[in-house]
Amino acid sequence: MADTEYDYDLFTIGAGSGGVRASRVSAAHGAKVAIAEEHRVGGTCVIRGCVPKKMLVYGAHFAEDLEDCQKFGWEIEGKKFDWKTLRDNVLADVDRLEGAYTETLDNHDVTIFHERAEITGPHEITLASGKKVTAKYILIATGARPRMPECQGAEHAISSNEAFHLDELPKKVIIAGGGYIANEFAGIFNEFGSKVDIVNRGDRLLRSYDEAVRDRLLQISTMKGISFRFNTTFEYIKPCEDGGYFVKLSDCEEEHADLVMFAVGRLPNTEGLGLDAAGVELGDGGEIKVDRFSKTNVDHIYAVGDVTDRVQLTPVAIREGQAFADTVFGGGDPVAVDHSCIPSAVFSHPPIAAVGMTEGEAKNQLGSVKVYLSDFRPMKNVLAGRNERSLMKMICDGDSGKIVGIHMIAPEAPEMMQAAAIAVKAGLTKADFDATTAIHPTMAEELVLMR
Ligand SMILES: Cc1cc2nc3c(=O)[nH]c(=O)nc-3n(C[C@H](O)[C@H](O)[C@H](O)COP(=O)(O)OP(=O)(O)OC[C@H]3O[C@@H](n4cnc5c(N)ncnc54)[C@H](O)[C@@H]3O)c2cc1C
Ligand SMILES: NC(=O)c1ccc[n+]([C@@H]2O[C@H](COP(=O)([O-])OP(=O)(O)OC[C@H]3O[C@@H](n4cnc5c(N)ncnc54)[C@H](O)[C@@H]3O)[C@@H](O)[C@H]2O)c1
Repeated sequence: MADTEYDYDLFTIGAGSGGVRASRVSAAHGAKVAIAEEHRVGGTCVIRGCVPKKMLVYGAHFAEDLEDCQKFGWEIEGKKFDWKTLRDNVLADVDRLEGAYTETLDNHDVTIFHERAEITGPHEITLASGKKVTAKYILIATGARPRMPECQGAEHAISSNEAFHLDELPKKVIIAGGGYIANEFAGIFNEFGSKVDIVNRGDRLLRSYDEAVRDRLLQISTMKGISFRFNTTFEYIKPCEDGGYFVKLSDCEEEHADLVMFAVGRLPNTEGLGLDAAGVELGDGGEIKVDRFSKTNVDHIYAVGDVTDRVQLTPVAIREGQAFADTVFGGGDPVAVDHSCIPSAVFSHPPIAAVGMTEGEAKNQLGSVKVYLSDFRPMKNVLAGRNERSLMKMICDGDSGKIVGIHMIAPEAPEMMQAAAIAVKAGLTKADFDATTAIHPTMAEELVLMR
């Protein structure tokens, strides 16, 4: 396809979830494509997000399984956990995945520049090495980075980026935040035996999730030994001689922690990209403003993924990347991503998963709402003597019976939710679920047995 006026048909900045998909598919459509990556091919999800995080979640969960298995007749003598073994195995798999992503791009003849890129002219990109290239279209897929709050000594805190590389596990960790990352890492550290305190500036965890499910996570996490402080801010973090820190929070005396981690949201990577000079419009939070086809206000510049701060999830970035490639190089009608009814999960201990409206949202938006609830102790927990109850909630339009939301906190909730979300997205009703025979004995059967 290559337009001889430019070096490339497409130049993508950022080889993460969105950028890699967009580049690979554009190349498959016949475009001549180059991509720049300043860190590692694969981006946040593969290198320091979803994938290594989920492996740590698996690793952490063995702590409970090894405890519970005794009630199932197993005797485990001399069990011990070695953080460095898990860490190094996870990092090795990340290396493997980086290789696989690089290979995919290579196989599609996408040129990879392993360096930072910046827009320096309407169609010009300058690489850190000084090399300049031109492209007919530019795609910004630079993702987001951890937001580090301002407090005295904030530079002593780590973010999720560093959490994957720790030399040793902290005896005590204070985690700032109350969202996805704070709850996921609280579960991980707690299962490995660290004392975990979550400190949230606001008054609730996981704001966008249904209240009943959030309350259940708080209750179970507290039972497991995680402490929570709400409406609390950091005053200072000071290093102390033992390699740890003295931490002063707004509501209490100075205390000691071995590690402080900030997980208070992520900021779009839009600085130093030449966006001002290129005339690309940003929103109040520094995110790139785009239309439903991911086009910026500049006709040949597009943006996908976290940098647009629509929904900061990998499958969304991938869909946006795919839709961009199909729109610009696919030769058919433009494709917009449907951002409604996106299922999501928090890989806490136990995990949360949800799709659609919470009960509160449904009550605000619909005339009449019917709520079905199943509050049960999973069979495995009963035998294990684990006093941990699961919760499933189905929210329906009271008039039509259409399911508008499902919310769960249960072992394997994300696995169950992926299937349930198809039904919700397809607009099925409670009657459709009722007409489906249960698979017994499972936790998922609760979905078709709710009264
Ligand atoms: C700890 C953690 C856990 C997560 N867990 C999940 C999960 O379980 N499920 C889920 O769906 N989502 C999860 N996410 C979110 C998910 O990782 C992101 O939504 C997703 O990676 C966004 O993809 P992206 O392509 O927009 O950006 P990224 O994957 O961040 O890729 C952007 C890339 O651009 C590069 N870059 C930036 N600027 C430049 C430049 N100027 N030149 C060259 N390269 C540049 C960066 O180095 C980066 O590699 C998690 C995130 C974190 C931090
Ligand atoms: N399982 C997943 O899909 C997954 C996992 C991790 C991250 N992510 C994505 O990454 C994004 C970023 O995650 P996150 O957990 O950093 O952000 P988040 O937006 O989920 O949560 C931020 C939390 O920090 C609190 N907070 C803000 N400022 C604070 C301060 N100064 N001190 C203490 N608390 C403060 C907020 O009240 C909020 O509870 C998520 O929004 C999500 O889209 C997804």
